[in-house]
Amino acid sequence: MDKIPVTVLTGYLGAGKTTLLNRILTEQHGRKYAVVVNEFGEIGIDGDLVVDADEEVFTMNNGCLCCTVRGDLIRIVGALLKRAGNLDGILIETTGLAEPAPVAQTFFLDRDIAARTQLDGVVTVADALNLEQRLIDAPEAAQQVAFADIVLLNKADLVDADTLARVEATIRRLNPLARIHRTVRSDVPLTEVLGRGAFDLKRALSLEPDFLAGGDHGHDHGHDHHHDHDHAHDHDHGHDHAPAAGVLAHDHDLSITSLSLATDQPLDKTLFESWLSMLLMTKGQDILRFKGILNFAGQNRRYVLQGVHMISEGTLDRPWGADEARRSRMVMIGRDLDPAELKRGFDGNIA
Ligand SMILES: Nc1nc2c(ncn2[C@@H]2O[C@H](COP(=O)(O)OP(=O)(O)OP(=O)(O)O)[C@@H](O)[C@H]2O)c(=O)[nH]1
Repeated sequence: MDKIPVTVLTGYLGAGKTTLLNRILTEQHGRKYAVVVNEFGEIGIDGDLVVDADEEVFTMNNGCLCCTVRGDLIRIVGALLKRAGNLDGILIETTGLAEPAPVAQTFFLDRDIAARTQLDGVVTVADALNLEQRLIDAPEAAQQVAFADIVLLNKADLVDADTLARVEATIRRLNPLARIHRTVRSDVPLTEVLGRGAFDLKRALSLEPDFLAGGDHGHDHGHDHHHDHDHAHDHDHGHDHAPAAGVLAHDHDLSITSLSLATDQPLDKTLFESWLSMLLMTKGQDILRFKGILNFAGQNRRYVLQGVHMISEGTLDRPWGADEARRSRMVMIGRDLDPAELKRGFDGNIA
């Protein structure tokens, strides 16, 4: 039996991982990929933002980082392999705050999984506009670049040629061997990222001498996290107006937290947009990432909002389903976010 190739897709928050994944899921390549998406924040928004394709999307709703990811991952990949019939590959999008090594390790350390799969490559998407700053304030960003077999130097449209060359040189210093592709909206021939047999165990061992040793991976705080097969609609952390906040990572003195906001009442688009632009103007440096699916008054379609720091993008999405709760949900990840103030601001936009 041929081993199923596994691609680990990593890169810091907002770099362009989902954009690449959506390309893979929509391009007519005639292959069947299983996709494992790591959840963003507490309410399941990522599963909702990955386009519907024939492929199944497994959403892992994990609170903390690597160990949990690995606990869930073994379960999910195990389940995929049981039903796998004719899978051409498994793609795993890690959270932007995770180090890729523990995810990659899973495919060597778990005996059943190792027998049926083969790590094809670690693909890291780097944000040309923000990578330099991330390398200063976020150690995971450097690890993601160092561990890559293939790097997409993405968002090339947002920087000038000199900056792009400088960022590329920085990536080269961190990782002399990876193939680097400059991209806009993660546009790269899929043959450059999938099925390349790019993963290099020797190099992984030189970066992480314990790579095959197992270390502390035995413990699993993942058992109480559930995953579901039909997107994330039931990841409902209840209470309409209670913003859920959780600490995701500590980096020096900066604590990165995630926060979710939700309401069942329609929002006023004009109010919302001026609140958001004021917020990004004043706090954009600290807001690493935000995503939302919004119900605007008088609008029959879902409004999808997302952004990185000061840059935000909104698009009208599909119409709300007849049976679908028209609920606005928003998740933010940032430093020192004030949940009470953000909730007040968000609720202030109710029509
Ligand atoms: N201008 C520009 N925007 C981009 C590019 N690639 C992605 N984006 C936008 O950047 C934002 C983040 O892209 P995603 O693909 O969701 O990033 P991600 O890495 O999956 O984000 P997380 O999963 O939250 O870490 C979205 O608003 C994209 O539309 C690019 O090359 N140029």
